Amino acid sequence: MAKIFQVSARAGMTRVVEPVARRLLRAGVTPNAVTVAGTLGVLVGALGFGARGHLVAGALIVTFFALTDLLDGTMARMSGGATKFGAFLDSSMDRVADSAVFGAVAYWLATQHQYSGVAAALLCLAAGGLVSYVKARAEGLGMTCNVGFAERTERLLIVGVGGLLTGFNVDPALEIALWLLAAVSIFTVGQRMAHVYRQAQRVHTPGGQG
Ligand SMILES: CCCCCCCC/C=C\CCCCCCCC(=O)OC[C@H](COP(=O)(O)OP(=O)(O)OC[C@H]1O[C@@H](n2ccc(N)nc2=O)[C@H](O)[C@@H]1O)OC(=O)CCCCCCC/C=C\CCCCCCCC
Ligand SMILES: O=P([O-])([O-])O[C@@H]1[C@@H](O)[C@H](O)[C@@H](O)[C@H](O)[C@@H]1O
Ligand SMILES: [Mg+2]
Ligand SMILES: [Mg+2]
Repeated sequence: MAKIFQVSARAGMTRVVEPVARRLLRAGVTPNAVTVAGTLGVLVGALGFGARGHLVAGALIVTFFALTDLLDGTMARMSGGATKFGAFLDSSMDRVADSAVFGAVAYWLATQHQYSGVAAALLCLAAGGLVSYVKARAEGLGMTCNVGFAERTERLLIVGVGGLLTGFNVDPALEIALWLLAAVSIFTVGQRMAHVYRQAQRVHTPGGQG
């Protein structure tokens, strides 16, 4: 389900992203510069606005800069300049951005003495990081792990809608979104670990490639 969303969303965004990518390349901007600048923009939105309770502004700013995560790869592919370091930087900066978002949400909820929400935000931070780590570790061992419901886009969307609604005074929305996200993130970790386990079994069973 998540993949279908991502593919259709990416396709829909392409018409917007490609002209921007082309202009930036012409201006001499590199994909790596966009990766870093986009992350800095997310930090400003999350830490400068979200953490201070400006959830609508924070969510919109984070959304705008998080979408540059589509732009950097598009620029790399367009220029024929996709690099290993770029892939490494892209994924690493995603962890920085996600940590800022959930850290900001946890901080703001703590200032509101909503400690149940703080617990949920910290669970999202840990489980979301584990979703990505499991994939990266599997790939480092030569396996694949392109599975799971709550990938990064879905995680940002869930916290984003929750943050937006609470920003418009639908008070319980953010905490509900965080507990829902914590649950689906943990489920996704299980999906990915099961996928890697099955792959490893195939490799080590008679007739496997191992
Ligand atoms: C703190 C305030 C409280 C609330 C905070 C809320 C924040 C969030 C709010 C909403 C989030 C919605 C935005 C979602 C953004 C999604 C971004 C994302 O996840 O992108 C994932 C992919 C891109 O993945 P990837 O980076 O892997 O692909 P690339 O194309 O970049 O390719 C990587 C390869 O490219 C090469 N490379 C890359 C970089 C580089 N420097 N060098 C390189 O060589 C290399 O080979 C790499 O391997 O995107 C997708 O797949 C799916 C697109 C999803 C589109 C989003 C749809 C939603 C749009 C609008 C959101 C409105 C939500 C409204 C509610 C939210 C509040 C406003
Ligand atoms: O969806 P997810 O696996 O948690 O996280 C993803 C990483 O695994 C991937 O390396 C990166 O390129 C994506 O942008 C996203 O950050
Ligand atoms: Mg990217
Ligand atoms: Mg990325």
